[in-house]
Amino acid sequence: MTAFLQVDNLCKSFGAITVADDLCFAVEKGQALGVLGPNGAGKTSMFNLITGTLSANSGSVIFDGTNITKYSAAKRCRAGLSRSFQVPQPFSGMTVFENAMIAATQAGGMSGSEAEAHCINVLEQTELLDRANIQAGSLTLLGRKRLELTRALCTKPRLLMLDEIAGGLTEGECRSLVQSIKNIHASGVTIIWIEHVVHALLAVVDKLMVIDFGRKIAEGPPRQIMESPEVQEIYLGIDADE
Ligand SMILES: Nc1ncnc2c1ncn2[C@@H]1O[C@H](COP(=O)(O)OP(=O)(O)OP(=O)(O)O)[C@@H](O)[C@H]1O
Repeated sequence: MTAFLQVDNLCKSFGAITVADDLCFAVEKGQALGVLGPNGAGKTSMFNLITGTLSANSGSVIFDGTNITKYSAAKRCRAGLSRSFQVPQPFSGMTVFENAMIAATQAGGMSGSEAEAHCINVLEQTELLDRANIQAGSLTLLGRKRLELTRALCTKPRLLMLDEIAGGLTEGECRSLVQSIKNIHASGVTIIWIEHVVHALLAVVDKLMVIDFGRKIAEGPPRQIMESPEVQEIYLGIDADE
């Protein structure tokens, strides 16, 4: 039986730069997988390959039993895959609610009162309901991160992919965002979360994967992975022989 998300032998290069090197991993339904790796390891490219904004040289992506490798990004989103972007990309001149509605209608395929009710629910969940009518461009960084989360959730994802959503936040802001992500996970959404803020990731995920040069170098229980000498050397810069 295949996993909820099954990535098999994914390969992608940009000339001499390899961003996915025979990448294989699986995510089970309800799991929260954390992804670590140095800058330029290929983490965002991996999201692009899974969500379809980048096409693979070879390999396959199976989601909920369907081979979606040839699907467009829009079709993958309709199938239940959604992601946030490392750099928040709201429609700055529109309100928070309008941003949510665009995600729900254009990407999520909802309309009318169904879309409105869903957006209100999501904005409540992401703690932005009290700012629904302000311009997205006037939000703080935490607000823009919350709006990224909102826009991803408004498409009704079954697999939510978060790309460095905690980056640049203060400790307090990070804690509050982590609580929201925990609540989303507890509501049944499967998560893959790329993050450099390791303590935030460890507060949520039940499995960790480390990639470097597009290749999976470790995968397993978070504490065990963090303690492995290879990961400490490659990710944290600590020499395994020291
Ligand atoms: N479209 C592209 N064309 C050429 N090179 C690219 C392209 N997209 C990404 N790269 C390169 O591929 C490598 C991996 O980039 P990617 O953004 O996937 O890394 P990352 O692990 O997400 O890094 P970070 O942690 O800094 O966000 C980098 O060297 C990047 O410059």
